Amino acid sequence: MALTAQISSDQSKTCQQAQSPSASDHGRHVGVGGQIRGNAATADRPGVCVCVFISACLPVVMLLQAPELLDDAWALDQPTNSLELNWAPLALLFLDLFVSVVFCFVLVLYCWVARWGWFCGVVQERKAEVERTDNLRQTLTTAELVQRGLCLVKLTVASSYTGFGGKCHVDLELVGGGKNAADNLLPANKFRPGDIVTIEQNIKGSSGVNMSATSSMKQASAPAGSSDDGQQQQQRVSGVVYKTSDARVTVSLSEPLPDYLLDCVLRLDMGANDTTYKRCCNVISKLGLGAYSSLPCSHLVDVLFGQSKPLFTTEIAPSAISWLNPGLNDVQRSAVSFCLAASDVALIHGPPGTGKTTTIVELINQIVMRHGPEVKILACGPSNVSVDNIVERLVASNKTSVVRLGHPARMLPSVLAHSLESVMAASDAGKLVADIKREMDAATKKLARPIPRQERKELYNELKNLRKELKKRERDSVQQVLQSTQVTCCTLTGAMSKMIASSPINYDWVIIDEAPQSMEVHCWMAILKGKRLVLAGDHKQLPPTILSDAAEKKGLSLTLFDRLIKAYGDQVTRMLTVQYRMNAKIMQWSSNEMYGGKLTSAPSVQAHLLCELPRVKKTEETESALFFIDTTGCSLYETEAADDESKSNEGEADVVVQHVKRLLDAGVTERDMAVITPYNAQVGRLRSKLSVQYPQLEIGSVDGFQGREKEAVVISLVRSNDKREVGFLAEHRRLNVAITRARRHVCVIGDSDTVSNDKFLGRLVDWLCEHGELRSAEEYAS
Ligand SMILES: Nc1ncnc2c1ncn2[C@@H]1O[C@H](COP(=O)(O)OP(=O)(O)OP(=O)(O)O)[C@@H](O)[C@H]1O
Repeated sequence: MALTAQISSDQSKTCQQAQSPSASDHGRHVGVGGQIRGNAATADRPGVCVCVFISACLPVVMLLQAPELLDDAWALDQPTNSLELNWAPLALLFLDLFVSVVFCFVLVLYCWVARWGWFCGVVQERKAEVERTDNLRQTLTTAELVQRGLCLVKLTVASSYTGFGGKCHVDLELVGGGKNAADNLLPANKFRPGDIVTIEQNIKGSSGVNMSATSSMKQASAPAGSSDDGQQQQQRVSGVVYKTSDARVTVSLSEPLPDYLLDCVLRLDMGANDTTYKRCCNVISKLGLGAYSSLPCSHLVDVLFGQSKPLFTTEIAPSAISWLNPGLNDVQRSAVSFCLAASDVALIHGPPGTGKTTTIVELINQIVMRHGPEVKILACGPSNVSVDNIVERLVASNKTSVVRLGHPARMLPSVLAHSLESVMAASDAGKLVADIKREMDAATKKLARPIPRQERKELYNELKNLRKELKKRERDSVQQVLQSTQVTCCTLTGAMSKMIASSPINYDWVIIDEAPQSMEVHCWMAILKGKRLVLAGDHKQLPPTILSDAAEKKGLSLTLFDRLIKAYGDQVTRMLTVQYRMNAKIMQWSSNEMYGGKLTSAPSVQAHLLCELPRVKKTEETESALFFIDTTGCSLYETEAADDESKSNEGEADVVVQHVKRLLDAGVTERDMAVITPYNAQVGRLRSKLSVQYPQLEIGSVDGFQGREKEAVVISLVRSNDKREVGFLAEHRRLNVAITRARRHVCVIGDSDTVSNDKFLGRLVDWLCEHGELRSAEEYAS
């Protein structure tokens, strides 16, 4: 998955999501997915229910006839007074039994088929992902992979030591670097902490093509020190990037690097991650087989599948609650008290900047305050960043104990102190674990030296035993930490990790932030561990990325959040309506088009402008919140990249540069500004024009910028053609995300004639012209 995310900007055939730098730094949530189809079908189609009912009843009726048929099978022959076997009823009985078995089988199959849509989606998505990864490896040479930053060659192991979980950390550096620091620098690359990678021998002249085609992925547990050279050369070890610097990449491995690789010249490649796929299959099979029926989540599952109604206890009036964050507004308070009253599920719909996370944090603190130290809460999000965001705020509120699960390489530095690794290290059990690690390091060091065969064998055995002991002690102390902590935070897929999945602990509440950006199947990984569920997010922003067109066409981008809103609406939802980000002029278009005009602006942001920032001069740009630069009639036409379908617009990019320069001249800083566009090809064009001169200016795709904000945002729409085609610009949620990233100033640059062909875009243009400053690109460029 890591590679998929990395290559999306290189190879996307349309303008798929490019990862923002921070997103790529801290893991991704792209991947497999699906949706409930069968369950919806059960609820939607009475015919299907009738079939299931008949399938269930028929075998019972047939079996009831069995005694009668058995009686008929034996008839008393009067003259001889002997029992005669009557074949006809017996054959009928066997037929009955056969039919019963067949129907039972059909019933079991039906239960599986009920989740068939999900399963198909997961498989198709995985296929699409593997195809992308393989395509790249099969079509590019090693040199090209290196050039794209997806491969590093001529590496050697500088050191290796034991990290958390007995993981072996290896530091990789360039072979025989020079005395000058510059000679040791790695070439520019895209390896980031958390990426799945593979290490293998760097065979001269090998390309990604040959290696991937011939070698099967083998784990580091392959016999170390094997004497079969041919076998060794094909071995590839997979691991996770732990940290990176200009001269070094540290990779975390489950097992020590095989002996022969320690002395080899190595290469490092981006690898595909199948953990999420396996976890998806696991959760689907649990749902399909009803393996949750004895768990506390069983009623919740029924509610989410539409088989029971969601229940609520009497809501406590917000005025009767003692608020831990006294700054909460009325709608946030009402949302918290509504969630507290939910017996099964509640949704918090939070449009941009309305304080979803602030509300979630208050909810968690209220639950802990009400239910005491024994309460268990599982707080999750689709990405590492979304989880870290919750952890940071929970820790700042200082009302509850928090532990963050996951690979430390994928966490923000600010939450590392609350990672499981750190919490354990501070405990007594952690000190014992540290002793074992020290012994393991000593043994590993000895192994690195040339020693007699017998001694080597003994050391391997010792290491094996130490690792076993370490794992046992770590497992026990992990459970102790989870047991004694009130709030456990992890990504959705992390909730299916062994640590949680195999733990006897069940959670009183599962809280999922950014739920509309999460695949439904991912949400289930956390839900099966809980009793009550709170989902927060905004379904009017972009849904999770689905790579497979086939899977998407089947509706697999439908999320649990969307589905519950459609099924239960206001019955289970509270909407936050006061936003703390945008100038009211920026907000109003989005509010009218996407949120039924319900949004209002907090007084602190209602009229804020760029010119009110320190050291920013008053200019026509900095004094207006809305700016539209129209390229109609300026012959600034879009072009299509030769190797993919992504679009770009050279002339429009020049206008963007002009506008950015004017804002910078007025004193707006690079850091306070972002340039975004829906098309990856245009991202590339804009970067080539701006990034060297303004390295701190963020330039990215709209999709990659979701969840972020800047004081000023410049949007390049790109589309300008005689046919007036707008393509995927017409996706309302994409435009909503683009406009609502801006706090004080948004400038839209585009061809009003082309884009107005779409009614939604036309209304945006009208809004900008009516409420903002309108300029012609011609006049602007001059
Ligand atoms: N009641 C409030 N009073 C003042 N400021 C608030 C309040 N609620 C939220 N904010 C501020 O609004 C900003 C956005 O809050 P938060 O991050 O919780 O919102 P969000 O909905 O999760 O954001 P996003 O739209 O980026 O997902 C933060 O700076 C937060 O401090």
